[in-house]
Amino acid sequence: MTTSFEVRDGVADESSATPAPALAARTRGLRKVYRSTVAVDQVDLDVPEGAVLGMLGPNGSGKTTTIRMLLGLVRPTEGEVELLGHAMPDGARHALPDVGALVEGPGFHPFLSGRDNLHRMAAAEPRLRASAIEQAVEDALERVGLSAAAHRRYRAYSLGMKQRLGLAGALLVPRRMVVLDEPTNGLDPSGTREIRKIIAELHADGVTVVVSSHLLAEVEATCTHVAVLHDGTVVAQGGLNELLESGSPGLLVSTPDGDKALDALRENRIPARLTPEGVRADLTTALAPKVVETLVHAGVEVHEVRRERTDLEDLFARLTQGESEPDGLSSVDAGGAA
Ligand SMILES: Nc1ncnc2c1ncn2[C@@H]1O[C@H](COP(=O)(O)OP(=O)(O)OP(=O)(O)O)[C@@H](O)[C@H]1O
Repeated sequence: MTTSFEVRDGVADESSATPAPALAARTRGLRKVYRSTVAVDQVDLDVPEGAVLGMLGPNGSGKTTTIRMLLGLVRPTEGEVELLGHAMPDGARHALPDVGALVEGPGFHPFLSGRDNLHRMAAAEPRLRASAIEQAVEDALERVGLSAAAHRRYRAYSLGMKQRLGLAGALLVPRRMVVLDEPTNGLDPSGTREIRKIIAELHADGVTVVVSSHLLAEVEATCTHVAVLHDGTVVAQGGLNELLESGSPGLLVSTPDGDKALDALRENRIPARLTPEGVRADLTTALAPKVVETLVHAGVEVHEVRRERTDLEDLFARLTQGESEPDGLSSVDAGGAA
């Protein structure tokens, strides 16, 4: 599961022999300038193969521009993009047949029905035989819950139905990677749940998913990895669990000897308090191994030790509201939990 992570200032330093994961996509030094607007700046993004990477960021932080550069829809001002091993945008012809994408303005025809629009898209899929198109279209419509409305003209679709049709287009053929820009935009709660289910199915099939979202709870529920963007730069990226654990400098110790543990820690100048989950030792002044050593030395029975997690909302607020960065986030690497 965990490959490695490291937290700055020596608060913790853990690693395993697991090699770095293969990357489905990576960018280096990516920059996009529109006239006087720097939309994306110095973005080094790693998307591990098989990950569900949530791209989070406030409005205008550069998520869509980054996604468009990943897909070769926008040419970077500077920097490199590699998608499924191909340099973009020049390698688009080789990479894109394996990539399903839901991006704004997929160019559906307003006077054609949803089904006919999908037929047009399917006809342009290089990996789809003509004889397989009919079935592929019906399967994709079914998967996104649009079969009943498939005969209606696109221009009569609600925003949520347009999103579903775009998603159906991304899922017309099996993909190695699926990129979804704000897929739950305009969807009602049941539509949002369906998207979550589809993402989970893609993940179970080993497909790499990149999904941008404003919905932190969605990202926390569906993603294995997160990249947080702010003002066009990546301010944190890595495995979701590692990010949430490293954002909170607390160690939770489960023990039947709570008072004894508190005494031992405080005698050693490690701030600690009792919580419903156990004894919480503060890690801003002490390393995790030092806490454990202190407890064991004092004869405290320790049942379990784990890092306290922050929630994604707190982490996001700290990273994107101009407060100082919590210890370690910038040095968390992308090889986190699967
Ligand atoms: N085609 C364009 N021409 C000029 N400026 C652009 C263009 N596309 C994006 N920008 C600017 O680049 C910045 C980043 O925009 P981008 O759409 O990538 O952000 P975002 O994180 O996807 O935002 P949102 O969450 O609102 O969709 C913004 O300041 C935006 O106004």
